[in-house]
Amino acid sequence: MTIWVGLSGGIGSGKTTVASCFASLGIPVINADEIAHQLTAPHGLALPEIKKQCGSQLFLADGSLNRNQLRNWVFADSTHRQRLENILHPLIWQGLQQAKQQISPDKQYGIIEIPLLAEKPEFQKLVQRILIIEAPVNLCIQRVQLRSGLDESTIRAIMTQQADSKSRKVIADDTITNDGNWPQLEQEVLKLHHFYQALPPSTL
Ligand SMILES: CC(C)(COP(=O)(O)OP(=O)(O)OC[C@H]1O[C@@H](n2cnc3c(N)ncnc32)[C@H](O)[C@@H]1O)[C@@H](O)C(=O)NCCC(=O)NCCS
Ligand SMILES: Nc1ncnc2c1ncn2[C@@H]1O[C@H](COP(=O)(O)OP(=O)(O)OP(=O)(O)O)[C@@H](O)[C@H]1O
Repeated sequence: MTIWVGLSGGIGSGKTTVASCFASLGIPVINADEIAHQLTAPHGLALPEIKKQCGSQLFLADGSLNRNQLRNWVFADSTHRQRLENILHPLIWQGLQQAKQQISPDKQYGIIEIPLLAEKPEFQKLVQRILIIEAPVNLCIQRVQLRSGLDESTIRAIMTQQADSKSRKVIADDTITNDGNWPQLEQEVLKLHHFYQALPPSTL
C-alpha cells in the first residue's frame, strides 16, 4: 500500500514548489488547495452554502465568488474563517479521500499538500508521515509578494491565522528548510525521495 506523506508549511514557504519537484520524479501529488479552488470556482459545489452562510455581498454580479473580498473577509476575523472552513473542510476531506483512491496502490509513496496540517489535526489522519517546509518569515513575504502581488499587511494577516513554526515542528517527521536556491532545494527533495523509497510499505 502507498505511504502518504503530508506536505505542509506556512504561506509562501515553498510547498507547491517542493510538491512539483516530487511530481517531476514521478511521484503522485494531491493538493488540498486545488480541491478548495475547484469547490469555490464558478458553479463550484460549495457556492450555494457559502452564499447562504457568509452572505451574497461576497459574490459578483455573474454569480462567481469575489475572491479578493472573500480573502479580506476571511482573514480579518477568525470567526469568518471558521464559518468558511466549516463549509469547505468536510468537502476538501472527501475530495482528498477520493483522489487517494484513484492512485494505484502499487505506488510506493505519494504526497498530499495540505497547508493546514498543524491547524487541523483531523487532516493528519489522511497521511502516515508529515513533511514540513520551513523558511524565514521575511523571505516568505517577499516570495508571496513576487508571486501574487498581495501587499505585506494582507500576507501578515494570513500568517497570524496560521500555526507558528513551533507548532509545525511538533508534528514534523521530516523538514526541509527552503532558504537557499533551486538546486539546493532539489537536492533536499532528492534526499527525501530516496529515504521515502526505502521505507517499508504501509500496512494501512
Ligand atoms: C480565502 C480564500 C478564498 C482565498 O483565496 P485565494 O485564491 O485568494 O488564496 P489561496 O487559496 O491561494 O490562499 C492564500 C493563502 O492562504 C492560505 N489559506 C487558505 N485558507 C486558509 C485558512 N483557512 N487558514 C489559514 N490559511 C489559509 C493558503 O494556504 C495560502 O497560503 C481561500 O484561501 C479559501 O477558500 N480558503 C478556505 C479553504 C481552506 O481552508 N484551504 C486550505 C486547505 S487545507
Ligand atoms: N528556493 C526558492 N528560491 C526562489 N524562489 C522560490 C524558492 N522556493 C519557492 N520560491 C518561489 O516562492 C513563491 C512561493 O512558493 P510556493 O508557491 O511554492 O509556496 P507555497 O508554500 O505553496 O505558498 P502558498 O501557501 O501561498 O500556497 C513561488 O513564486 C516560488 O516560485
